[in-house]
Parts: sequence; C-alpha cells; structure tokens
Amino acid sequence: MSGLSIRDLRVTFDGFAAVDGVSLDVAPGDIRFLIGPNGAGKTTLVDAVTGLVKASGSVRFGEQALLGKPVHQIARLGIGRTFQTATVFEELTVLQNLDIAAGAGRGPWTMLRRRRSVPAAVAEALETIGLADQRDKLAGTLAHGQKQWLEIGMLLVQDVKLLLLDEPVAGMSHEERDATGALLGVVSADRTVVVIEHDMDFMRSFARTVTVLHAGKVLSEGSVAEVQADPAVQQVYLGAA
Ligand SMILES: Nc1ncnc2c1ncn2[C@@H]1O[C@H](COP(=O)(O)OP(=O)(O)OP(=O)(O)O)[C@@H](O)[C@H]1O
Repeated sequence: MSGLSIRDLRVTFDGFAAVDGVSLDVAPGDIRFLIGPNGAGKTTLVDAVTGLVKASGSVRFGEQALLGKPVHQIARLGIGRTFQTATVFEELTVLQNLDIAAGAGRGPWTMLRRRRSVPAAVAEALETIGLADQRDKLAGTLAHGQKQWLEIGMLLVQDVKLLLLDEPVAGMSHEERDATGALLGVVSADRTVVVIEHDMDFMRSFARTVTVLHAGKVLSEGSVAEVQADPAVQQVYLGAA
C-alpha cells in the first residue's frame, strides 16, 4: 500500500491562492478527512492531486511524483476520485456500469452483451458496495446513496489504490451514511482514502485522521479528538457546527 505525500502545494487562480502552501501526509490505509469552511481549498487540492488544475510544489503517491502528469496518467497510477454529483451511466445497469469501468481492452459490444459470467473483480465490487442483488437494475433508478456506492465500485474495479471522495454522503439518509462509513472501512483495508466532507457527524464517526483547511492553508491536523480540541479550529469552524 502507498501513502500520499504533499509538499508546499500551491494553486493560484488569477493571482488568488486557492491552495496556499499545503503540506500533508496521508499514511497508507488511512481514512483522512479534509474539512474546512466553504472556499477553504479542499476541492482544489484534490483537483491538483488528480491533475485537473496546475499546481506547484510536490505530490507523491508512493514512489510516483504526480504533479505535471496529465489526468489519464495519474488515473493509470491507481488514483481515482468521485465528484459531488455521481457520474454513473443512468441508462445502463449496475453491472454494465461496473463492466465498462473494468473494461480496458474490450469493445463496447462485448461489454454491453449479456454475459454468462461476471469477472471476479466486478463480482467482488458488487459485494463490497452492497449492490449484488441490484446488479440488473438501471443505474438511473437507484437511490441516491446507491449511485454514490456504484461510483465507488467503478473505482474499485479499476484497482484504484488512492480514493479521493468529494462529499460522498451529501444528501444521504442516516442509514446510507452509516453504510457509506462501513464501506470506507472495508475499502481502506488495502487502499488509502481521502474524503472531503462537510458532515461533522459523519467525520466524527468514520475519520481516522483529519486535516482542517482554512483559506488555502492547513489550520490543524490530527485525530478527530485532537482537531476538535484545537481552539483555532473551534474558532473558525467546528464552533459553529
Ligand atoms: N476555477 C477557478 N477559478 C477561480 N477561482 C476558483 C476556481 N476554483 C476554485 N476557486 C476558488 O478557490 C477557492 C477554493 O475553492 P474550493 O472549491 O477548492 O474550496 P472548497 O474548500 O472545496 O469549498 P466547498 O466546501 O465550498 O466545496 C474559492 O475561493 C473558490 O472560489
């Protein structure tokens, strides 16, 4: 397993530093929550790690330096992300969505044809995300939470080693949140997980470590208890939650 190491990361938009010299380390197998007020730079940091925005400094995942690499190369190194809105193929079934995600090297017709056997990685992902009995349902008819899990499943079948999830439980029911937390636990057994989240209850229940960003900088870092006890955090953020 590999960890994520970020040094002096900077992203500027027209002279405005959205990420302003961030350094942080996420240990292999950690579940790191990135929290902070609106505009703190959380999504921009993840954009920089995944190659969507230009950044200076250094980002390493294990031995691999990421900055400067194009998006597809970073993805090929086993780095996958979700966005705030799930991006599944609504007209296709759960199984077809996973098949397509797993489908390197197969043509579209092979992937869309009904197949007798399901590849091991797809079957495993179906179990992990709890959608095995929904596999033939159209993704568009899934509940909101299930779509998010399907999207995570699509990363799992691509053998992603670093998962970056942007507000995975936004809009979820209490039960869906708990199921998502349990899923993070399973996924992190052999992967490193970074979660951007505004939901403080979810963070308290499922984060292993937390980084608090504020105005593009790291304000505080540590366990949930450490971060919650930090007066600087209480002042800018948690005090209001
Ligand atoms: N493409 C862009 N061009 C200009 N400014 C941007 C761009 N993307 C983000 N910003 C600005 O950078 C800052 C950080 O934004 P970012 O979305 O990373 O914050 P965030 O912590 O993810 O916030 P939220 O919790 O609201 O999603 C904000 O002030 C935002 O307006």
